[in-house]
Amino acid sequence: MFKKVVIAGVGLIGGSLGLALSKRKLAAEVVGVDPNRENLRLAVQVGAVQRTETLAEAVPGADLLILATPIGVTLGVLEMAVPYLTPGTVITDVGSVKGQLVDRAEAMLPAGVHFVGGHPMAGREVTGVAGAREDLFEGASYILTTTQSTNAAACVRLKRFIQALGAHPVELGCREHDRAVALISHLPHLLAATLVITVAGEPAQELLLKLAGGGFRDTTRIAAANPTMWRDILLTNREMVLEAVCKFRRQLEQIEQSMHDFNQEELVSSLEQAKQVREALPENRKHHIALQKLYEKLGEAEGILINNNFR
Ligand SMILES: NC(=O)C1=CN([C@@H]2O[C@H](COP(=O)(O)OP(=O)(O)OC[C@H]3O[C@@H](n4cnc5c(N)ncnc54)[C@H](O)[C@@H]3O)[C@@H](O)[C@H]2O)C=CC1
Ligand SMILES: O=C(O)C(=O)Cc1ccc(O)cc1
Repeated sequence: MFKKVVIAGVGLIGGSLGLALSKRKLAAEVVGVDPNRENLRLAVQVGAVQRTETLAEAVPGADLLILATPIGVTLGVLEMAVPYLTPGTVITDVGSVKGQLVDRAEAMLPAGVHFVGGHPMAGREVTGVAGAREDLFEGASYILTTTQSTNAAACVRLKRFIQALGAHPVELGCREHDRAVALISHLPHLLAATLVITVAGEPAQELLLKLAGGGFRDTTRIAAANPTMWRDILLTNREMVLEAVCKFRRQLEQIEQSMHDFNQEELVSSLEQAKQVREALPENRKHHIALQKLYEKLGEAEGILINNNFR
């Protein structure tokens, strides 16, 4: 699919993309760029990249440049890459918030080089290439943030790449993206952290955590993720996240009121609505991929895939 892929930032996401590229034979060579020498050494050792270079050495002639850096440095890295870019390179990022990034990236590129923002909706609560997984993106949605200037051919190449990772490409505008992830990713992270802090504030914290079963674990897993990454995400998407927090607070107040009023009907109605929506979530997306393959084999793919919203 690609001759040369350069990954700037070979951490959890960059490393997982590198492993997937290598294991699925999607690139003849994958080159890693990262200021963290230990990360680079490990990245080569686990096979996430074949070799490491400086940005200036790696960028010329790349088919694909993936910026998998912390969101605060992504534009700076791209700016440093600009003098070395050659026509034909497609650039994408993996950042959790887009904001002005895509417009600014598009504005700084030379002719023949195209940027399409990307965001895999998959991750882990660990940091660094040590946690990288080749199958991390399997079954996940992978957002491409398109603008009026998005190059159609670059977008098609990235969609094919995403499909080859076993993920589902979804096109969204940048603002649409930031609003959506505020609700389904950033708000849940804030709530998981708040839930843990609420319990940690109790005098019997140790006992409470010992007693905590699956419910507490399931709802708080993501609270163990990298705090500085999440600080950057929450503050970069501040406006949308604060809107989501406001919505959540109103919803919580409504449930609180039903309890104050001993309003059984209203309480059940809220819980019933939540149950129905939660049950409609695909439980195991890998299971859906297996089903998709089966349907394809049966030659019934079109109808069933459309009915199941795989498109
Ligand atoms: N962790 C997760 O679950 C997910 C993270 N993301 C996004 O992926 C991006 C990376 O996150 P992770 O892989 O989790 O972080 P990470 O900390 O595991 O990896 C980031 C890597 O970037 C490197 N780096 C820092 N400055 C650099 C520079 N100037 N040039 C090149 N490399 C540099 C670091 O040394 C590190 O190896 C973030 O923008 C985040 O928003 C997206 C989806 C999921
Ligand atoms: O750990 C998980 O399950 C996640 O969902 C992680 C995650 C973190 C940040 C993103 O922008 C997307 C996904």
